[in-house]
Amino acid sequence: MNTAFLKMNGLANDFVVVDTRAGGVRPAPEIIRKLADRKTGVGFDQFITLERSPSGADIFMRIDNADGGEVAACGNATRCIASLVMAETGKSHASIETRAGLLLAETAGEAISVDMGVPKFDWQSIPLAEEFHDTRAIELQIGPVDAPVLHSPAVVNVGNPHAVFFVDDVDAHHIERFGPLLENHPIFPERANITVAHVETPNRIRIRTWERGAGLTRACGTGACATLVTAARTGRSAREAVIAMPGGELTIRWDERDHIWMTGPAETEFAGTFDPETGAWQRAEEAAE
Ligand SMILES: N[C@@H](CCC[C@H](N)C(=O)O)C(=O)O
Repeated sequence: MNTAFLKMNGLANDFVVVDTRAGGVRPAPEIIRKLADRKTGVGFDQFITLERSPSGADIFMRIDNADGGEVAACGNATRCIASLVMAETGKSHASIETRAGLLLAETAGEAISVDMGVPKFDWQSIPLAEEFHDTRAIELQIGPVDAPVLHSPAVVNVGNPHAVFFVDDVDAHHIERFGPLLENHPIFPERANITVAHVETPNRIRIRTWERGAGLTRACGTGACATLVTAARTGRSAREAVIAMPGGELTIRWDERDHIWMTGPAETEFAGTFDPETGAWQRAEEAAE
């Protein structure tokens, strides 16, 4: 039997969303990969499965990358799912359980704010393969030894592992070329999301992110959170800044309780169905704005 899905996006970082509470099925990884294909499938960065929350939150959100691998966190998808839950309950807040913990969301005018939790900076939590006391700049470089193209990233776990390289011009770096090498570098035993960031002013940072398991995406919510906390921690930015990405902007704030707040939009594109055995899919009607 076919499974119904919604196509959604947060700043053009896009998702297929399936609700198992309504009988939807999370397919096998090879079908997720097939559906993710932008030429022959629906085309998306992450596959989101909604389940009943075992702990009594409004919903449990499961996240699979386009490569079919399950991960714990996705900032842009969290806002999308919060918007669905709020539409369902008629409330202006939502609780979303994930493998990275319970996330609380609320409306912020037309946008949605999510408390993304507390960043972890210790090397075991990121995780790194070897001990680093100072994770504000770890010994890692790419390119010639005496003239590295990129070096000394700040690393952090914001529900998922991130390395942030601070540079002078984010467009001058071939992230599509070095992204795969860094994502799979042995220093990251669970692989990592890779961001290049340019601090334009203390309140505005431009970034591009190569996502683990999804490649270059138009925006990465957790990448934006990782950038703000590492920039603030190293004295490069204030604790609140606009993070500009190819797909649009998020406002990220690191509050006095050590929690990271992410504020931005969520959008529904269209509805469709797919066969979880074969990956054959079709579009239903354009979703109403
Ligand atoms: N697009 C996401 C992050 C999705 C997961 C990531 N690729 C990982 O493997 O950790 C976001 O908006 O945060």
